[in-house]
Amino acid sequence: MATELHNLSSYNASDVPNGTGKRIGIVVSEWNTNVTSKLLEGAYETLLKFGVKPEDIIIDSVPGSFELTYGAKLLIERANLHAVIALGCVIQGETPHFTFVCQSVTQGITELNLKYNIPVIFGLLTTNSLEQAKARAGGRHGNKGDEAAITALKMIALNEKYK
Ligand SMILES: Nc1c(NC[C@H](O)[C@H](O)[C@H](O)CO)[nH]c(=O)[nH]c1=O
Ligand SMILES: CC(=O)[C@@H](O)COP(=O)(O)O
Repeated sequence: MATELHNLSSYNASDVPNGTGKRIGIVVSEWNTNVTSKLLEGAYETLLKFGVKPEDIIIDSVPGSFELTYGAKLLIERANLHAVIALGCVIQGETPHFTFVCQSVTQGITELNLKYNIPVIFGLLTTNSLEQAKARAGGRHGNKGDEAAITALKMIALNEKYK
């Protein structure tokens, strides 16, 4: 398993661009809030660690991961941002609904990256169990929120390289 081999919170700090002056939006799903709140905490603290000011982090919540795409679209269009991070946790249930939610968010975030000129980061956990989700939200496999924040800072720098 990829995450078994690469902890989500491991990175080389010297490779992470400074985030001072960057405005970053975070849209977070309320479904599985015991998990997504940990993702949000990881992303928020990591952004602060690399110089992003609290007042430059705009956080909004949406009911579920399916709504992450629309929430991210609103932030992109109206909040004057350098990047948006989408955070959610989709856990397999008894029905195929899991597949449709995951596919929708994946396609939606991809389309936002293609349509707009700021990076939208895919911070979605798609797990078979709550245990697997907890392990990736500050557990033994690190925190997907940390990874999403680092990715946002790196993609902002890449974007600005080609402005
Ligand atoms: N089962 C999960 C959901 N389901 C809700 C959908 O995301 C959506 O809010 C609903 O279908 C109304 O449009 N959402 C998650 O984020 N995680 C789940 O495990
Ligand atoms: C991802 C979901 O919507 C899923 O957790 C809902 O559970 P179920 O498939 O048992 O209705």
